[in-house]
Amino acid sequence: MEKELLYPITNDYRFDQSLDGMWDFKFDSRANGLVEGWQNGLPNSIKMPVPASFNDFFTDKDSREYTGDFWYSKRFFVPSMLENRTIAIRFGAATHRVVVYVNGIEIRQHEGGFLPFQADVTNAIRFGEENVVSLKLNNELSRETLPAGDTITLKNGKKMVKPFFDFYNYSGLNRSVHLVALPTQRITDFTAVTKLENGKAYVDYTVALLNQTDTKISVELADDTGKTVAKSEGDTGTLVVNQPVLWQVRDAHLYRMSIKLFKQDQEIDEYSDLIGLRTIEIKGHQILVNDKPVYLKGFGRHEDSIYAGRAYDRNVEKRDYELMKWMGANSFRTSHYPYDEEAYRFADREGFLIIDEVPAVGFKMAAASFLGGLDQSFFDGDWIEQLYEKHLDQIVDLIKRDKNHPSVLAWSLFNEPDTSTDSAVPYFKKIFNATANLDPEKRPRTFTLSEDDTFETSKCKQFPDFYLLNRYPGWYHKWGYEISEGEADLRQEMDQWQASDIEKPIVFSEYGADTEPGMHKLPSVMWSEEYQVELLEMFGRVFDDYDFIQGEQPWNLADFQTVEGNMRVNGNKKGLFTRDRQPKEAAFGLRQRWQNM
Ligand SMILES: CCCN1C[C@@H](O)[C@H](O)[C@@H](C(=O)O)C1
Repeated sequence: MEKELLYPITNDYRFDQSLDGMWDFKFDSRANGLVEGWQNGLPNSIKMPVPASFNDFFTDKDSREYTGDFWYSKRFFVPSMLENRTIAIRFGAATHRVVVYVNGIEIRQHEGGFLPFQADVTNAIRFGEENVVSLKLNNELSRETLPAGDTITLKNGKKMVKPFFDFYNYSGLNRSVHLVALPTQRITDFTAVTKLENGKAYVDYTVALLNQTDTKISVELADDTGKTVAKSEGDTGTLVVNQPVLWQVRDAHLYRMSIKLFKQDQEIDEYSDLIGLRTIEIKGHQILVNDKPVYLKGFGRHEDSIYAGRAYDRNVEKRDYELMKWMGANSFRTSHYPYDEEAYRFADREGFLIIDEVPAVGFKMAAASFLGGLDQSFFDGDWIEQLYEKHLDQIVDLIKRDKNHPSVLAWSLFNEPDTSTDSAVPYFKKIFNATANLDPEKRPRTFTLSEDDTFETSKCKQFPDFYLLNRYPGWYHKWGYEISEGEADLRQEMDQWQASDIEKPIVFSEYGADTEPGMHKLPSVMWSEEYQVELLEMFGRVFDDYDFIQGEQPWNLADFQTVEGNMRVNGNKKGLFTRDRQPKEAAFGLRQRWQNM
């Protein structure tokens, strides 16, 4: 659980320098880098881009599939003028775990490959000189890690991951690295929660400090013209905005919240960030934003692109937003892990709603080594206690990092866990109880229900504030000419939800068909573009017949890389767009449906 996750900024008190670029890189297959002194720098290393996954740069299989310890290292200069400040290195993510060394001294460790963490290196660096940061990463999977999987050792001695999930185990420094200098007495966090009443916005705020002695706080809110519209003092308070311009879905308006810290009337720190004035509520079968019902049109996505793998690439993000806007979308789920902070800033600006998901994926033995299947309930495993600690830790950090984004609609605490057995219930009870008050705004919490976790079979329907359903009739069962049976089964389940006393919205968070771009067949067959069109049309017909269905997010926005398998043709092809972001035929049909909604 990280203490400080504020996004790095530069101002008169704070300094932020990117350490992105080419780093030294070296595999440590014998895990003896530490013994050989790699914490002081890497001998006979190669150069590796940061941010990037290392996998797809290589031309040999052993390197691409490498599993185990591997190191990054970089020399960096710290100017003397930064003395008397806290010096830290902030990592956007390191996948999946890391030990941080500076000038040979171990600074800290971090577990969890999709959230930021900060290493305070003040006592290890040398001012006015070159320093060296060395990182020992590890990308193995296990049943007590997020995401879940196994790691095996082949007869040739090579390690190999067996993911319990359907995305490639891209590894490395997948997000940006920052060298930051911070005041020793400083702002470490803030919260801002909006209420709307009688045409005014009331922003209840809190400010957290490191070392509060003799300090005072002032807070201002400025509109997008820079005009101050509200002021307050103190570490908690309410900013009152007359005639607020609200943050609306696909019509975003942002305000800049500026916090100033004073000591004996002298300003010693300042932090500012953009917020949106809006409210979110689940009411009956509806999702309300600013008291108005919203129907979610969007996608399951992946952070995935050619060359850089899972690395955040703002060029890809820009193209994805242009595609989603072209489609008439208004939302997406960060399947199946927290995305880069920049992706949420895009959504804040564009007025998109995000279902923010932790990497609690693979908590289902039937998905073990992706459809290989192991026959037991995941929640009966002896790994559950350790898993719970890491799971809670990552929910805490996810909410701490993303709580002030107007784009965040809800928290998805699991993807497709096995909820068909009683042993799931105590685990869910612990997670939902422990996370009930983490979000100051108390946004809805949910998880995705897999095909096996239906209205009849799931033992955990009592927990979520609304439902995310992943359903694959027409693909994983009742496929091809039998799709009419698939539609009938789907309608039968929807009738059960409808006949129940459950008063919560349902969003379809996954449905789709693998589609080879350019494959055409009349009449359609599976894998043809025509079949993807027909399958999505079938789902659209069902959605239109049940008013408690309040969202549709087909799987996936774009094709993406997976492990090899006899059900994958160089990755998952359920994208409405290809991996290089060009449309398949189904994109045009779905665009027309959404334009007319
Ligand atoms: C069957 C598991 C549910 N869903 C998970 C997602 O990660 C996969 O990519 C998707 C698929 O198989 O296309 C299925």
